[in-house]
Amino acid sequence: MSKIRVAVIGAHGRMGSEAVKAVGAADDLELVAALGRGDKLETLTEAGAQVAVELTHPDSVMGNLEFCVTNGIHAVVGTTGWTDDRLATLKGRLDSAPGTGVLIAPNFGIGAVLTMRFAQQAARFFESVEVVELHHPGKADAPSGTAVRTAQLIARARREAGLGDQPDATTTALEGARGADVDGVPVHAVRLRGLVAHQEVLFGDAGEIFTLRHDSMNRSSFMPGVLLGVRRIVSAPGLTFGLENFMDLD
Ligand SMILES: NC(=O)C1=CN([C@@H]2O[C@H](COP(=O)(O)OP(=O)(O)OC[C@H]3O[C@@H](n4cnc5c(N)ncnc54)[C@H](OP(=O)(O)O)[C@@H]3O)[C@@H](O)[C@H]2O)C=CC1
Ligand SMILES: O=C(O)C1=N[C@H](C(=O)O)C[C@H](O)C1
Repeated sequence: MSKIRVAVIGAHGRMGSEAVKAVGAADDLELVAALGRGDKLETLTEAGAQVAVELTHPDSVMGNLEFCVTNGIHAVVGTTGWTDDRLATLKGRLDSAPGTGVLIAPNFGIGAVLTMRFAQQAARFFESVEVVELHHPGKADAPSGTAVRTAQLIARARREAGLGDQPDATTTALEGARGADVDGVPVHAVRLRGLVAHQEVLFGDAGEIFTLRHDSMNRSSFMPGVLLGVRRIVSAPGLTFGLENFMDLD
């Protein structure tokens, strides 16, 4: 069987350099291009890339995806900073490029995806919930894409269960003390030297606390998810949001 021809955009970064190694080591994939900042996107078409792994920066990702979609190159995207507007723009582009697929994965870590799923399941059983994400200080954005997605999934589950706002008697506070409000769920971002990528979801009710925690100890932990995305996106046209869609969880 022929190998899938893969390019990495953001190849010299923390994630991109791991992805270059992981793709290079996979028997069924061939690394055909590794682009850093300033490299021409035309390299992707010249190299015959079928899938681009996009691991750059929220300011760069839309331009890179525009090129990929225009040229029928599937994309597996780890870059964060997704808003409803950005997603709508991308969906619109994909509508006019039938056959091309884009996976956006807020987190490629298998345990992180499971944390989101379990948080969604737990949400309706607890009155209170808060999300704490903890990352290395070189991270460009806050809160993390994973934390935003986790909070959105929790908020949706609470709404579907008919739960109202969670109790919070705070009347005065220093701005920011209660974190960011994502769909009614407080999200707190810690940046600390020594950390990689971590998240806790704290649920509380009368007399009990339920905590979900996930730790990525290094960036190779994300690579099985990246490779899964590459293998599956070639037969998944349109926009897929979340690696769970390729994990056969149900
Ligand atoms: N989904 C997931 O599981 C994960 C997602 N991420 C996300 O991935 C993204 C990258 O993270 P990380 O690797 O830590 O960041 P880094 O800053 O280490 O790497 C990003 C790299 O992309 C380069 N770059 C920026 N713009 C372009 C461009 N237009 N073309 C080519 N290269 C470009 C940067 O170059 P320069 O240094 O010159 O700016 C840098 O080398 C972030 O959004 C992060 O949140 C991270 C970990 C896991
Ligand atoms: O920048 C990072 O490091 C990470 N970014 C992603 C996010 O914002 O959720 C995934 C993971 O948390 C690591």
